[in-house]
Amino acid sequence: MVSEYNMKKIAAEHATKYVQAGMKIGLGTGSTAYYAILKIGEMVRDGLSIQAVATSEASEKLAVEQGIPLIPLREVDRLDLTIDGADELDDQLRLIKGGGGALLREKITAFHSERLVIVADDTKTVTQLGAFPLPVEIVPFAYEWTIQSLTQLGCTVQIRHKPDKGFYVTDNGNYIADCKFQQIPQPEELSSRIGSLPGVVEHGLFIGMADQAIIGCQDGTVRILHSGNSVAKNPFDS
Ligand SMILES: O=C(CO)[C@H](O)[C@H](O)COP(=O)(O)O
Repeated sequence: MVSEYNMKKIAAEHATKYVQAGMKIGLGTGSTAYYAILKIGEMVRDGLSIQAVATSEASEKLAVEQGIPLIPLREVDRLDLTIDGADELDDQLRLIKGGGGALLREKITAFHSERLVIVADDTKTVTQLGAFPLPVEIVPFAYEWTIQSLTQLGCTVQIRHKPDKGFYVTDNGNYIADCKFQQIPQPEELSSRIGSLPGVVEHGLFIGMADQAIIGCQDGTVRILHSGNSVAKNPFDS
């Protein structure tokens, strides 16, 4: 039995096998993506030539520390591969993301990537999304009204706070409303309803974006989920 952190590490390091010379890579955010960034840093120091874009200021700082060459967005047309974490995922690779507050940059980066590979430990896989509160990035202006609109969708909303009590502010200067639905039986419908609310910048439902998920399991192996529902049992299957 391996620890949750080792499950994350195993999954993240497996995903770095898809990184090839010359690629432009999106670097995700969070404690699982962290291990992918460390491994990519090691690969770069061993001579691999890649360029990267980070999905948060935290991941950018880590990438710089690791010696990973970062490219300005204006110089990138499309990314070859993004490796990122998730807070929940179902067997159709529908995701809840944003636990780390980086969902807006993560979604933009995923949208402009040829391939999005999700890395997660097995505790993140669910049969139905919703136990994890859905993070929604909202603008500070009239945020109380936006919270009211979100509440009308059937959830309880908590505005995210920093440990020292003030509001948590994203890298984009916005707030995060964590929306507890308990169950999200129709993520597609909820996605378009939340997306149409004024004051909402972006939400953490990622639907039809992930191509693959690498799941780190308790027995130290990985399980690979592909979009379209097929599951590769062989831990070394790509
Ligand atoms: O969406 C995210 C950050 O906005 C993260 O990918 C997500 O919260 C998972 O984080 P972790 O790997 O630490 O469990």
